[in-house]
Amino acid sequence: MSRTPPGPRLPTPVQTLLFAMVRHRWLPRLTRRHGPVIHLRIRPEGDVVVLSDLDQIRDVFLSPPTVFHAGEANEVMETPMGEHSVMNADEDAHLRLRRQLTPAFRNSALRGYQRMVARIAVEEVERWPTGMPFSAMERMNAVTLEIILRVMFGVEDEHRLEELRTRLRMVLEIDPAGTGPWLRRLLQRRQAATNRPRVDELLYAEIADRRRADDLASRPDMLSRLLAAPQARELPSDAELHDHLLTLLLAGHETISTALAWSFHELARHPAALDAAARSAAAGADDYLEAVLKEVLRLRPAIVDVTRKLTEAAEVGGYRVPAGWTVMPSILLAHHDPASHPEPATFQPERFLDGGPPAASWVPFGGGVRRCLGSGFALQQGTIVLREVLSRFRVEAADAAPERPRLQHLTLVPGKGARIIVHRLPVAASHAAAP
Ligand code: HEM
Repeated sequence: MSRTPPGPRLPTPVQTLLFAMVRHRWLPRLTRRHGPVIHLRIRPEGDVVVLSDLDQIRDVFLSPPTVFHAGEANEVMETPMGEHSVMNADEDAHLRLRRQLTPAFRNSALRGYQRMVARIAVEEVERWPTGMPFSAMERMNAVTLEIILRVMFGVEDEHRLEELRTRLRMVLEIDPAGTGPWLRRLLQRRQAATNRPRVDELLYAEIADRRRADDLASRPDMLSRLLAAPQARELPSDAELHDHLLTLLLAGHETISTALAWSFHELARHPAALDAAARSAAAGADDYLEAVLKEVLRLRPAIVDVTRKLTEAAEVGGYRVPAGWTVMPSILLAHHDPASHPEPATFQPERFLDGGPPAASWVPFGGGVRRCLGSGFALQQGTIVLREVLSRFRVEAADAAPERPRLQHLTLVPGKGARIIVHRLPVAASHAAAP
């Protein structure tokens, strides 16, 4: 067995820069040249083995979490999410924190959030300007932040929620991977650091109030779900609960807003798909809308790769990889494999109708014991927002040329913010899908 996978011979700082700024363009080129397993040297990770083959990626997802540490590999997220974040934990601690979070993501809990999500989506899209260009990314950021805030806290102290909303925007606009221009990064970090203590205070105040409530079982919000029905279940401490809230706010906001922005970008450029989606929205049928989201998450995965740090040497992709190295399944590369997804560069929601491609070939939410906890909520929320927009508006592209993807944090965002123009549909169509 060969010891080290092939890879570029560039100096570490150059590899680090290429990886941070343009890995969505650089890695496909490296794969064509070196094959499906590539060795990189980048900071702060060190030696990294990037995988693009779906079988090898599945093997990593199913490998023992005692050897493949995701929490250790996610260390960079510790400052924003907190030391008790499920993202930063491994092994027993990870399973314990994940168990604490599960009640907020059961199907019964998701059903409880539906109405709230639809109401917020309607309030937001009813304010959209018609007949003039705007950034779908900006609007989607606003709507998904509002959704996660309201779904998390329910309708509580409006005054506190308003302050939390304003300050959280400053705290959430951080760049843990450090990929933005340095001045913006510096300003964002200062803004985040200044606002963080007050955000912490507000979150602890909300937690204290909620612990005193005696009607948790009947409340549909996430925080109540995390605290309700404790039979045989260990409840999170205040510090754990605080970090759970920050983790969910961070993990559950930009990812889905990016997927929605790309959805509008693609639909505006594919008239047949737009017609099918609009018909689906008007009929209140979700299949096609969900297929749009799934295809967008395939074509432009919101998180382009995931990481695992090896606690001991392991066989990965046919190589003996030493302890301390990072293994990085590339979701982006795997989703562009023509063997699993013919014509991978084209937008075809139909792939996901009638059963769609094998589940193992679609991994936007990662896998194994670390698979995204919010995947069901993300798809539900995305489908509702698409339905509320497309049952009210005809969407068109503001610019003729498709937007190039740009890396922002771990997310591949539309280069110009997915600029669209919307035109209001006749009333009959718009009422068909009202909540
Ligand atoms: C389109 C939207 C989303 C995408 C593409 C996405 C993707 C991902 C990915 C790739 C991971 C890492 C999985 C791994 O390492 O194997 C992850 C983890 C996670 N996500 Fe999501 N996510 C989305 C939305 C959400 C939402 C809405 C929430 C919650 C409100 C959420 C909560 C989490 C949590 C808590 C984890 C950590 C799981 C663990 O470490 O055990 N995500 N997500």
